[in-house]
Amino acid sequence: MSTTTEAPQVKETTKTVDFKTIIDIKDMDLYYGTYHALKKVNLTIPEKAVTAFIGPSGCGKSTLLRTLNRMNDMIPNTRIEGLVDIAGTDIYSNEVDVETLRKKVGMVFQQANPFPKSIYDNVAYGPRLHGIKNKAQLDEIVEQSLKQAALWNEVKDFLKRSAFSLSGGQQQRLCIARALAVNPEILLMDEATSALDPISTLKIEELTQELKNKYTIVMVTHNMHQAARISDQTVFFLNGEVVEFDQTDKLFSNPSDKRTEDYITGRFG
Ligand SMILES: Nc1ncnc2c1ncn2[C@@H]1O[C@H](COP(=O)(O)OP(=O)(O)OP(=O)(O)O)[C@@H](O)[C@H]1O
Repeated sequence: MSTTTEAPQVKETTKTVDFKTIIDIKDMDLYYGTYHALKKVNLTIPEKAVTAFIGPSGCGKSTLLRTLNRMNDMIPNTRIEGLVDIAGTDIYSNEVDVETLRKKVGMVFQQANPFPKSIYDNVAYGPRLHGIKNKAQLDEIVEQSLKQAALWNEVKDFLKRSAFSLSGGQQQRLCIARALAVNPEILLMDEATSALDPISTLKIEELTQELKNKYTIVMVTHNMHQAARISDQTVFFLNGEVVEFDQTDKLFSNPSDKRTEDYITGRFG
């Protein structure tokens, strides 16, 4: 019995070793004013996989996620030290254009935030901003993005309707389509399902399994069951530090650190 449960874990481990690192964080510290929110973070995130950040409220999950597309630039008095390298580029170097970075590293938030525009115009917004004007080309991008976000069949006959006419779950998939429309490499999801009903949540969870064939997904979740269900790697944070980073199977079944074990067995947090 124990042999059969262990066998797939070994296979998974072998597979993960083959993954190429796309995000490499070295000795990274982040301060909000004098508050030291992230402490000496060292982390490698593999491409074309789902990596989940878990940990108790206030441990720094969202802060770390925001550093990956420099959303923290918008927060006054934030200071960052160390290296955040994405696909070979130090994203905090002076030469980096933040708009180009955010095109490459898209983000989906806890609350779906479609623009007050039609479904079509929400998805076409990014491509238009990046200079695509040709109608046929835009039509193609909108269709492909909505298909990838598993929304096309539900909206294809109503593309000119307001995005606000959609349900919460559909709006969140529209936001995913909007992020995909500019052809990112990485998709950051900050508790993207926590405001959704179970069926919409399941749809987005299934979607992540499709999307990871093409994109790297990094997600913050409060829901450990969700992390266990859909992520390949899990990072456990506590008080601004990475306590443990491992294959999801391993981290949940045989954590190396006592603090991880205490958290996943519900002893705190
Ligand atoms: N803009 C900000 N200014 C000052 N402190 C902040 C700011 N944003 C977050 N913090 C602090 O940094 C710490 C980490 O916050 P963060 O939101 O990253 O945690 P989290 O793990 O994502 O929490 P939650 O699960 O509750 O969303 C917390 O102590 C928080 O109060």
